[in-house]
Amino acid sequence: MSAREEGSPRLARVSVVGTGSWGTAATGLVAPKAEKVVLWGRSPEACEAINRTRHNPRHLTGYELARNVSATADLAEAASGADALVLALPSAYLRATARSLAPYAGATTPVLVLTKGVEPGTGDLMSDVVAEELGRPGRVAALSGPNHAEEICQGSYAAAVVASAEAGCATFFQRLMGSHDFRVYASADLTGVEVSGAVKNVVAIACGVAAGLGAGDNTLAALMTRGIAEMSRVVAALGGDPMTCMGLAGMGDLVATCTSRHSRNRTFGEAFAAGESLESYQSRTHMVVEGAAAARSVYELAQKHAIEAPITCVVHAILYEGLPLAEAIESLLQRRVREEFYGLGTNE
Ligand SMILES: NC(=O)C1=CN([C@@H]2O[C@H](COP(=O)(O)OP(=O)(O)OC[C@H]3O[C@@H](n4cnc5c(N)ncnc54)[C@H](OP(=O)(O)O)[C@@H]3O)[C@@H](O)[C@H]2O)C=CC1
Ligand SMILES: O=C(CO)COP(=O)(O)O
Repeated sequence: MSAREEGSPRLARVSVVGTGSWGTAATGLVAPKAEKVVLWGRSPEACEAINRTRHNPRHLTGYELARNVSATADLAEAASGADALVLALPSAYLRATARSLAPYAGATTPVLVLTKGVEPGTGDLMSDVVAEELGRPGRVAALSGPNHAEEICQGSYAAAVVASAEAGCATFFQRLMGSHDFRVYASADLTGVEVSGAVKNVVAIACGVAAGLGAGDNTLAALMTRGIAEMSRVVAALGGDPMTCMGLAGMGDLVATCTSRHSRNRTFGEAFAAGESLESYQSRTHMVVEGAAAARSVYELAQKHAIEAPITCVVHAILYEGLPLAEAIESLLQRRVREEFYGLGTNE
């Protein structure tokens, strides 16, 4: 254990909920800080295989789980007695799983949300969803940043930000998740951190589509930069701090996701440009494209709060309204050219 890790809490039992890529990689971050890590997955067969082989049979199959990690498909067994809960589920399953978890989660147990998204229909942030289901919003934090699971489990240096309405909760998870190799910064701007994580996935789909259609680096850089401007408007309209968009959850994750070969959002965009549907991509890869869900929820927020969100509107239109790609591009190019940072309260 490094000097940085020595000051960290050593907990008896931490539960990681979700055996997808991020839940699997997150066990490696938590394992040095806990006597026992219990990983919950929906599939009893996958959990049995994890316990027998110490490898997840579906996600990051080459990654060897730490010796103190065990898996179970029983939520009661996973959550009971946990000193901390780490939720790494796709946004579509977060509320239902948190609801099922509620009877077993301790009333004051700190909860960290790794899910990136905004709930369609309610517009709730992922931390709101969890707080509604488990209670005590102050013990809920969200971690976000440029953190492709494939690289995290290789120990590649990375950084993230953890945000909570209560500073003590952010600090608790900063120390639980952070290490010499994984630098975790703290923030009080839960809205900014979570909204940034949702919007960047939508922009990554746009970049993937553009790349799939042959766009060059200039085009992709323009999309990313206008994506941050759009992200900032959404964050500001929802009461967050636009400066957060310049940080790890904003620019950091936007760049990683829009450019990485590991990104499902970016590669889905490329596949979509080549004619593949969302359903086909997700069932072929067994992975979630959160930007497709976020295109709905961020679009709804933009309508509700009258936020200009042209990239989100175009991604929504090509995914759900059948807008041809050529028309989508044209609709972005024909927009009025304005002040660079309009909509942020300084130069409307
Ligand atoms: N992957 C990454 O690098 C990162 C992901 N995230 C975020 O983490 C969250 C989880 O994504 P990730 O770990 O990548 O997931 P993956 O895309 O790797 O896997 C999808 C997960 O969804 C589960 N699942 C599918 N259908 C259901 C269902 N009906 N009920 C419950 N679970 C279901 C799958 O279970 P099964 O394994 O049994 O098929 C699997 O665990 C997302 O919000 C993502 O944006 C954040 C940072 C990094
Ligand atoms: O959020 C992520 C990396 O930080 C993962 O992005 P993708 O879901 O696009 O793979």
